[in-house]
Amino acid sequence: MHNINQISIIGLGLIGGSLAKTIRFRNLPIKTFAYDANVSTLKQAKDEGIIDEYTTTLTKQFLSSDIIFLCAPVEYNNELLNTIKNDLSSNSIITDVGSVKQNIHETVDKTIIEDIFIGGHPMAGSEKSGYNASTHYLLENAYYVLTPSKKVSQDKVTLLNDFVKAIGAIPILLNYNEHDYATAAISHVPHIVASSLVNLVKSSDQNGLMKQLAAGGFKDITRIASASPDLWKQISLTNKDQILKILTNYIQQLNTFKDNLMEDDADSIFEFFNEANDYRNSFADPSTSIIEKSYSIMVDIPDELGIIGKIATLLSEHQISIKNIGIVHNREFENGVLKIIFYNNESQLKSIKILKSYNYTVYER
Ligand SMILES: NC(=O)c1ccc[n+]([C@@H]2O[C@H](COP(=O)([O-])OP(=O)(O)OC[C@H]3O[C@@H](n4cnc5c(N)ncnc54)[C@H](O)[C@@H]3O)[C@@H](O)[C@H]2O)c1
Ligand SMILES: O=C(O)C(=O)C[C@]1(C(=O)O)C=C[C@@H](O)C=C1
Repeated sequence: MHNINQISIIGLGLIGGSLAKTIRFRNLPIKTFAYDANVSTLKQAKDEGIIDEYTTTLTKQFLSSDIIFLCAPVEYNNELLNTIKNDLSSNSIITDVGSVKQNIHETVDKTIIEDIFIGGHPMAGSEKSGYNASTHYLLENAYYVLTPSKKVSQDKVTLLNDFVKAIGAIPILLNYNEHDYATAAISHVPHIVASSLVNLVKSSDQNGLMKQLAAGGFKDITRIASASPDLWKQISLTNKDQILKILTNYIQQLNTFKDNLMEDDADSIFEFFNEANDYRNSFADPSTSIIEKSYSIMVDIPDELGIIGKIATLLSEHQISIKNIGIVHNREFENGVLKIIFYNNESQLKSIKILKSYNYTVYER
């Protein structure tokens, strides 16, 4: 990419690793350097050809890259920034991928790095952590928030904006307070709610029956309760003020529902669900939004060792690239099916034909 020859990633976990894998997968002509507290992760990424070089100390050369990405949990990013801020060059851009922006902007404000700092936050992720959970498609089509410091030049903002586009994400410029309030509502409080539901069931489940019966609804709404406790402790504490506003509002809503239920107020209860139904259904429809439609199929698979590999090999022999593949268990498919996501409609249709010709049962999605 024009003007970006080298980047440095500090923290090669889920997000840092996905950034590096995306650069490789898209063949961007950029050298990727990485630093992580975990040296075996660095060695693995180098052996896999995902990064060009790694370092176990934050050297001047490592810190002279065109863009330096802080990709550790939010409080560590802050500490790391304090450690390196005097060694950064005015030619670089320093950015982060943290879920909260106020804390890091406060560290940056009124220091020399205000001229080179642009906050960042890709709106994509997973309940899994670490380099092994990272993928080359995690950031694809995701909104990627940028929160430039007041003093950073327009050229630098344009450069980072272009980089975000080059990795297949969608840049969106925001002020950091706006960002923190919005993410408190759509990400941070939902993580608190998911974990509180799981803790609620744990403390109410006398004989393990609830755990046994838990089906799609409970599993859908609580997937994110499996996320890293250390990361979410740090996010909660650094975005305390915004989370408290949203949480207070949420508790009021629950109390209103409780009152309506106690009073058998059927109209209000209906309206509660109806309003949520309407608003939830108005969220981006994958077929009309700029977020690309996902081309997926479901395949009934026999319970045999190596079946996923067998199907993946069959498709790759026909030059079909798979975006994602995994087993799905739900009530619709009692025995579990293989869900395969493709990059385009052509691959989806071609796969259906091939798999059917090998007598697999295929459901289009
Ligand atoms: N998990 C998500 O869904 C998600 C989504 C968007 C943004 N984020 C943000 O991205 C950042 C990273 O999250 P993640 O999910 O990739 O975490 P992660 O745990 O998967 O990765 C963090 C990496 O940083 C390394 N690390 C931690 N402290 C370090 C230090 N002091 N020095 C060097 N390396 C260190 C760890 O060894 C690990 O490899 C966080 O700030 C988070 O808020 C996370
Ligand atoms: O999909 C998930 O598992 C996520 O939790 C991703 C998610 C979120 O949507 O809350 C988590 C944290 C981020 O900072 C951004 C995205």
